[in-house]
Amino acid sequence: MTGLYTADQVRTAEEPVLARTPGGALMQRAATGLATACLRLVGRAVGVRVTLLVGAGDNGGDALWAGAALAGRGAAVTALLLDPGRAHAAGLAALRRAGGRVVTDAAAAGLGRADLVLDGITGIGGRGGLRPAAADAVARAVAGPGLLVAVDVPSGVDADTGAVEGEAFPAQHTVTFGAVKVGLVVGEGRGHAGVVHLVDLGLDLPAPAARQLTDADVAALLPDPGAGDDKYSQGVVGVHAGSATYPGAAVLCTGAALRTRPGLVRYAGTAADGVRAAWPEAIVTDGRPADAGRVQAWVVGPGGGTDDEARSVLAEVLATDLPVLVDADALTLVSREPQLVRDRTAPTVLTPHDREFTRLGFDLGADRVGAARAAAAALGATVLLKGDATVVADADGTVFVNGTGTPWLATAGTGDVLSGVVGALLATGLPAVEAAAAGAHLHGRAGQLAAAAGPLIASDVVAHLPAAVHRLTDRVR
Ligand SMILES: NC(=O)C1=CN([C@@H]2O[C@H](COP(=O)(O)OP(=O)(O)OC[C@H]3O[C@@H](n4cnc5c(N)ncnc54)[C@H](O)[C@@H]3O)[C@@H](O)[C@H]2O)[C@@H](O)CC1
Ligand SMILES: Nc1ncnc2c1ncn2[C@@H]1O[C@H](COP(=O)(O)OP(=O)(O)O)[C@@H](O)[C@H]1O
Ligand SMILES: [K+]
Repeated sequence: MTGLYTADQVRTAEEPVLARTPGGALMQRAATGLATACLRLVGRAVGVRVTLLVGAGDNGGDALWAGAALAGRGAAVTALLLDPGRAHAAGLAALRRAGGRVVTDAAAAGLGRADLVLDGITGIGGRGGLRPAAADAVARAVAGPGLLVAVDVPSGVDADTGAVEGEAFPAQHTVTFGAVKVGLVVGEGRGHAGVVHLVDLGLDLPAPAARQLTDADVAALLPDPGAGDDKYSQGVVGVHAGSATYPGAAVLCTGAALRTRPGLVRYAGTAADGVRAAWPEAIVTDGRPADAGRVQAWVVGPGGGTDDEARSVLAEVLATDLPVLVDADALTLVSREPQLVRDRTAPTVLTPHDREFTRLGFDLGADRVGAARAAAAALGATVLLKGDATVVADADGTVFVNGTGTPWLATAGTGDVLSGVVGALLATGLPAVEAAAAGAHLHGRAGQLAAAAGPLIASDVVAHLPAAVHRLTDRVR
C-alpha cells in the first residue's frame, strides 16, 4: 500500500526531524537522493549537460545542492535563477564551489542542448500556475532535448489536489521527498508527474490522506479458492443490465464478473437471450431480480434504461440487505431519488464518470479526491469516480486513488466491464471500498495487458481479466 500525503502532513512530519538534526541536514538527504536518482536515470555524470530551474524557496535549494553533487561528479551544470535575489544561499554557494555556472537569462541557460533539466521552481510551497518568467523557462525546457525531472512536485501542480491553474512543468520523472503527495497521482498532476520516485527522509508519518493499492495488496484481497470452496462460497453475483435491443452491457458486465471470480453469476433481465448465447456458464432468467435466485451482491444499471420498469428494478435491488453496485442508467435514477441510496444500511457502490457525477448533484472541480469524498459522505455510500486516475471514496473519508490503467480504456463498454469486476469482488464479501479499489486496480491491469496488443475494445478487457488476476497473485508467490 502506498500512502498519499498532503503538503501540510509532510511539513508537520518534517518538524521534529528538523529540530533534532543539524541545519540543512534534511535538505542534504533530499538533494543526495535527488542526485542519485538523476544518475540512475541518465546513467553517468561526466560530460552530462544539466540545467537547473531555480525558484525562490527550498525547492530551488534542493536543485542547487543536487546540481553541486552532479557537478562534483563531472557534469556541466548551469543554474537559471528565476528570482536571483532570493535563491537558496548555501545551495548557490555549493554549486559555485563545485564549478557550476549561474545565469539569470533563460536564453543563456543551455536549455536547447541540455541532457537533463531539474525543475526546482516550486515544491510543496508553490501556489497557482507558473508565473511568466518560470513559464518561459519551462517552455524552453520542453522544446529542448533534456530529460525533464521535477524536484519534489512538478512546479505549477497543486501538491494536495493535482490541480493545475495555467502552466506547469510536464515532468517525465518526479523525485519526491519524504512521502508521495496526493497531487502526483490524481487529476492533471498525474499527467505532469511522470514516473514518481520516492526518496525516504526518515519521517514519522501520520495516517495518509489517501492510499494507492499495489499488485500485492490486491492479491492479498483476492485469495485463490481453496480445497474447501465450492461455487457458492466464492460469492454469487447478480447482474441486472442491458435490454433486449441492447444486450451489449449485459454481456460485458456478466462476462467481466465471470472472468474475475468464476463461482456463479446470475443474470436477470431482458437481455437474457444475448447473455445465454455469450456466457453459457451464467444462470439466466428474463424475469425480475427476485426471480434470479440467491446472490451475495447485485450490479444494476448498465444499459438498463431509466423508465418505470428500470426504476422499479432498482428499488427492488436497493431494498435488499445486500451490497449493490449502481452504475450508468441506474445512477440517473438515483440522481432523481437519492434517498433510495441514502436510506440503505447495506453497502452501496456508485460508479459515476464525470457527467454522471455532476448529474448526481455534486460539484466536480479540479480536486477530484475532495469531490468524491464529499459525495460519498453526502450519500452514505462508496463513490468510485472514474477517470485516468479513478478515485474511490468511502463515506467515512477513506480514499483510494487507482494507479493502474491506460488511456486506451477510454472506449465504449469498459465501464460495464468495471461494474462486473467490482460486483464480483463485492460478492466475495470484501468491504465495499476495498472491492471498488481492488476492482479498479484489476480493471486497469487488464486494460494494460489488452493494450499491449494494440487498440483495445471492452471485450478484450474481459478476456484479459484472468491473466491480470494471475499476474497479481503470481508476484507474491
Ligand atoms: N522543510 C525542509 O527542510 C525540507 C524541504 N524540502 C524542499 O522544500 C520545498 C518547500 O520549500 P518552500 O517552503 O521554501 O517552498 P517552495 O520552494 O516549494 O516554493 C516557495 C517559493 O516559490 C515561490 N512561488 C510560489 N508559487 C509560485 C509560482 N506559482 N510561480 C513562481 N514562484 C512561486 C514563492 O514566492 C516562494 O518563494 C519542498 O517541496 C522540498 O523540495 C526538502 O529540501 C526537504 C527538507
Ligand atoms: N483517459 C483514460 N485513461 C485511463 N482510463 C480511462 C480513461 N478514460 C476512461 N477510462 C476508464 O474507462 C472506463 C470508462 O467507463 P465509462 O465512461 O463508464 O464507459 P462506458 O459507459 O462506455 O462503459 C472507466 O473505468 C475509466 O476509468
Ligand atoms: K519542482
